[in-house]
Amino acid sequence: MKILVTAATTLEIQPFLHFLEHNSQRVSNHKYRLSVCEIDVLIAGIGMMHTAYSLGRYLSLHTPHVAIQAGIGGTFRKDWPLGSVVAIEKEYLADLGAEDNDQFKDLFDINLWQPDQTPFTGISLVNNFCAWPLPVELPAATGVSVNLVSGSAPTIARLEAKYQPEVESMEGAAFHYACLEQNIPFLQLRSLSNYVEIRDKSKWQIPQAVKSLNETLTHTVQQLAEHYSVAIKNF
Ligand SMILES: O=C(O)c1cccc(C(=O)CC[C@H]2O[C@@H](n3cnc4c(=O)[nH]cnc43)[C@H](O)[C@@H]2O)c1
Repeated sequence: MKILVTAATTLEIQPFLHFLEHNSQRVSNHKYRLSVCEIDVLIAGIGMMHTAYSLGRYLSLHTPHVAIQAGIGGTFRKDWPLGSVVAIEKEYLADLGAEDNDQFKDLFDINLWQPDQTPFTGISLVNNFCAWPLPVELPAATGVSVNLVSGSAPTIARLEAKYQPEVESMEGAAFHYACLEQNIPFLQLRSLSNYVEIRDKSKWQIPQAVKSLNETLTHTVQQLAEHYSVAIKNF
């Protein structure tokens, strides 16, 4: 069984790579065997352009049974503790569109895209987790993907009013789009490294977010390996 694990940067999944180095067989660069699973690791780069290109190139050559994107992200929810990990249920492309004086209009608003066009559900890229082989026990969250990390009150207010987001990243939508188009069951794990607020990098808690992200990622991959191993034995 083939599992793809992708992240924007090596830093975000370094502890998971350490786990693989010590608990699985290394098949080649970025490819590991854990029980009955072959795990490919793809460091796709920061942002939607890099993610789309890397994933598109990878998926033109490989068809994983499941794909996981693991990364840190900002949260709009001040009541959610930093370091907690969520599964993103739906993604909006939140800064692709046109400015109309002081208004932002996305590509649906200006009729360049149509709601429900493949692979959108309405205007978002939805993961209903239906094809995911295991129960998803994490809180589900709504994500926005942006090219510009939000750091001003007007931008944050605009995003909240338009999309009611809980988490912001720079890659999630590209991952959802590629997996939906290729019909690959997927899971986007985001660990909350910062609140989406007027920029103050000193408040970001990246080490704590990376730690919890990797605990969840490692646990998820171990569960998948166990699940597939039992399924194959019973086949
Ligand atoms: O500006 C800096 O000095 C700086 C240094 C390191 C990292 C950054 C980032 O903005 C990280 C972008 C990276 O992490 C994800 N991420 C984390 N928090 C957010 C957020 O609030 N909004 C959007 N993306 C976020 C993102 O997916 C990137 O992969 C800056």
